[in-house]
Amino acid sequence: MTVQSAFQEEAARVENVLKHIHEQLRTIGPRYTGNDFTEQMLEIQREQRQQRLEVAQREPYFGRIDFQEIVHPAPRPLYIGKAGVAHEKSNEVLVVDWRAPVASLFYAFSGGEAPVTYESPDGDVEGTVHLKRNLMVRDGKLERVVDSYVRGQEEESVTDEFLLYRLGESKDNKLRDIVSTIQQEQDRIIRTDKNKAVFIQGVAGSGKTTVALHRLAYLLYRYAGAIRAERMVIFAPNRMFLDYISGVLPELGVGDILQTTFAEWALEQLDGAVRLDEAFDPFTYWFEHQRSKEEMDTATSRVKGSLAFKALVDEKLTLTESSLIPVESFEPMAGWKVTPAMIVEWLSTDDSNEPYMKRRARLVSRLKRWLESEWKARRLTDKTLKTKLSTKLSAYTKKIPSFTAPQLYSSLLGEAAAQELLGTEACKNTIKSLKKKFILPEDLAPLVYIQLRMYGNEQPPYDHIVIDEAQDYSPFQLEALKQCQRQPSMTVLGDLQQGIHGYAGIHSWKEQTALFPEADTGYFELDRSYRSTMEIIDFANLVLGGMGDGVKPAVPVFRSGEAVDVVDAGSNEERLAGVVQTVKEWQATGHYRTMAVLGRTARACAAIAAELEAAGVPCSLVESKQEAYGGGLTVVPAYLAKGLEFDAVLIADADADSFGSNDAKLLYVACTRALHKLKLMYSGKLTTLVAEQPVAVG
Ligand SMILES: Nc1ncnc2c1ncn2[C@@H]1O[C@H](COP(=O)(O)OP(=O)(O)OP(=O)(O)O)[C@@H](O)[C@H]1O
Repeated sequence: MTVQSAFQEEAARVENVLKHIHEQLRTIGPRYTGNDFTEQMLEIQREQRQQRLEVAQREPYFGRIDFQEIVHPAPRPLYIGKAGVAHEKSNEVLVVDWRAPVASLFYAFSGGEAPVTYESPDGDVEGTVHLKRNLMVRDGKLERVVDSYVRGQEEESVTDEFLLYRLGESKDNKLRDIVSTIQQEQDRIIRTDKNKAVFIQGVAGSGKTTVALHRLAYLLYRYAGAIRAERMVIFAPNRMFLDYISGVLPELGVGDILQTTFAEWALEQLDGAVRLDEAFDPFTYWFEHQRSKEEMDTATSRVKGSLAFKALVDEKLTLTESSLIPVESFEPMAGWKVTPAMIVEWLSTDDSNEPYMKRRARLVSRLKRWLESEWKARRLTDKTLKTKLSTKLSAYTKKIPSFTAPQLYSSLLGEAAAQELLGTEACKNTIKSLKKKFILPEDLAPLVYIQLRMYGNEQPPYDHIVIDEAQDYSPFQLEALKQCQRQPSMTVLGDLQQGIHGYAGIHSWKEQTALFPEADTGYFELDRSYRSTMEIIDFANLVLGGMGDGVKPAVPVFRSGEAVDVVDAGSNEERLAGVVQTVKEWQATGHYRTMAVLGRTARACAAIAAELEAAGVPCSLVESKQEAYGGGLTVVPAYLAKGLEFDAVLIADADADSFGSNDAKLLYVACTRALHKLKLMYSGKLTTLVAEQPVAVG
């Protein structure tokens, strides 16, 4: 078949499938707004179907794979799309949902005539692939057909022309879905079983965030009925990042998933008992000045997040739990007696896994009921005596310890063991703040852990938890989150090379994977970087200078662009003028939809933004509490740009004072935000992280 006739055949099919989709949308029926429960349930299903059809209407499918099952005489074409569509009358499958088992062939197939298999609910299905084709449909019209494999034709390896085309596009202010170009190594992660804690170490731009979001969509499809979107949660570093990723799930037909930050979530669990101390901003403390590695490694925040500190908290909790059974009997009147042995007996019918405060509340009620039944049995009517007995009971139950999470935490910090681990001064300061109900971010994990262990969780357990930028999470934070699940079902993703919050996060994934049984843990590495050109990735790898952390350097996909520019801008004033000039030049090309000027500190960024504004170049200056990311031209401190990406990036202060020898990870983060264009400017001395590189410095 010629390329042209293949195109015509596919264009006709797109038209035909779209006709079916339009027809189904037309006949979907009117909205139900009544009170009948069954009708309401049907309405939810109708609404979901409508959403799926609307997605399919924009782009019915993007791929075709011709697969011949071993038991079939001929190959059968399968069209893969974001949402499955069946013929309204015959039920014939017109489009296969990308998450269906058979669709895994499309992603996993990498060429060759050898038999391939996919896992169906009834077991492995074997067969051969005859064609793998990418199709691009826009506004209902077929625009592009690219065959990456045709059986019998000699070019064996699947050249991903389609992927390169997609990566070459410029980006706007939202992360996008990648269903049409999911890569084999990403697909494997997406389709991993639900009941695992899946850890992903992925280099910058390897698609970790994107893969995690696709995995949620997959799990909801694969385990429909068993898991629910309302019982899933995504943890991201900040609100702006959540805004940036907010487009992906709706595009995949997924809604209602809680998206939050660890701090927001933990404060909610603590139900207003404490607030974050606004007077201390960790970003200002750690990033506005040069801080040594040693300072970060020994920071109190790191110790508070450690398993050694958790062990102290656990000891304290165990001790508290053991004091549920009083040592003395309760004998309000001669001959009326509850002994500790009776209490042990009462408690033995309780679930011992129930949180302490729930068991305590039940015991107190039981004692009250016992007293009432005693005075009923003895026909006691004297009100004064009754009050006296109740007062005695109150005095007795007061001896059964009762704490709020901040009280227990404060009591622990007053003890010698905690002071030895954290230092007396740090403990005293935290106790002092707790009195005013103020805490630091580092106190959230211990507090919320104590709260969940002592009081339990009012919410149903989460079906799945996603943690993005998990290299910045302490083991204690993960332990706190584990309290909210019956069995581990998590996707934990990050990059040790981007671990710029060394004062809080981990140094090795073992610190986190060790918290889960080996059989329930999956560990994956993603080495290929899809975001940036080869030139940018090669440059960024050199910035890291083989730092390692046990992580392999990023491997770029074969997408070549412009060389990275490193420019000595002269004086400080000339440098600021150079920033304005560069931005204007980039804007004039019309190539870039999103651009960013990155600076080392918030102060440096404010100066750059002022210079741009004064020159009549509007920009948005990002601050740490930013809620939304608007695209266009952004000025942002490098540490806040983590997770984001821009068509073109200008690092405006690449001098040795701004980026010292300890800042390799920070500069790496900054460089890897760029998709197509990267430029570094400096005045004075160039940072040694770049100066020692074998690259041309302009
Ligand atoms: N298979 C793919 N096909 C097309 N684009 C992809 C693919 N995988 C990743 N990308 C693109 O690469 C970019 C980086 O993806 P993403 O932000 O998910 O990576 P990340 O690993 O979380 O990055 P970082 O750690 O640097 O924040 C995005 O623009 C994403 O759309």
